[in-house]
Amino acid sequence: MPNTSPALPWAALFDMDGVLVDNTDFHVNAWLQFAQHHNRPLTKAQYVENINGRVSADAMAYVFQRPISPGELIVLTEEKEAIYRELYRPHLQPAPGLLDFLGALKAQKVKLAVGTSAPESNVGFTLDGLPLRPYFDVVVDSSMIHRGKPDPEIYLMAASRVGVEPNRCVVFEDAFAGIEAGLRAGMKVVALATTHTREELANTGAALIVDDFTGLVVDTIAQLVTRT
Ligand SMILES: O=P(O)(O)OC[C@H]1O[C@@H](O)[C@H](O)[C@@H](O)[C@@H]1O
Repeated sequence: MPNTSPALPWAALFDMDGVLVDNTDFHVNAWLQFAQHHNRPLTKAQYVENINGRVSADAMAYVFQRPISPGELIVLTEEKEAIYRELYRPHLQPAPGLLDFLGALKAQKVKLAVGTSAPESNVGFTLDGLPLRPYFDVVVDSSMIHRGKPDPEIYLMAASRVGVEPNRCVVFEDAFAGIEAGLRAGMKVVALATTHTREELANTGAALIVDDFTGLVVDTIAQLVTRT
């Protein structure tokens, strides 16, 4: 197969939850259990609109409708994420087609990074539990940034750490907040139709919408950063 990868370096930046793993339903159920335990009203629709893909500081402020102190945030975040990990652990697996796609990207020397709103504890659970970490040159998680998605900081930091200009990066995202973060970083975005339907993703500005990584060809993605 001809290698039409662009001559200049480029990078693939991956969101974690809903992208590397198809785990949205488990996060939804964990948030609903957590909110119920604290007598806070929360629906799945509110989760999808206001929490999905966002850092815990923003999610907790939404659930409790007040600012959360740094100490309280650590305790509440770990309480919620422990529920999530317990629910998802028996189902933990890479998204369909992911390992073949990451292997193909690595074979073409594409720089690879993770940019996630998740806390370090969940990053370890997922990237070391599978294990996926060896594929990635860089991992940026919520402990390393000041402003969560939809702010572009996570993806700009990932690009800077792999040493690739933002306009040579492709972001893989499932969440509205994450798609916006990638676009505001000046990157091309591939949307995964895991949390949202293709119809819901149609007007987000994503350059491509896929169901998962099955059969995804590196050159298809490389063309997104050469077509500028
Ligand atoms: O999609 P990302 O950036 O990997 O985000 C991780 C976050 O995604 C949210 O949807 C979860 O509810 C959080 O608990 C989780 O930490």
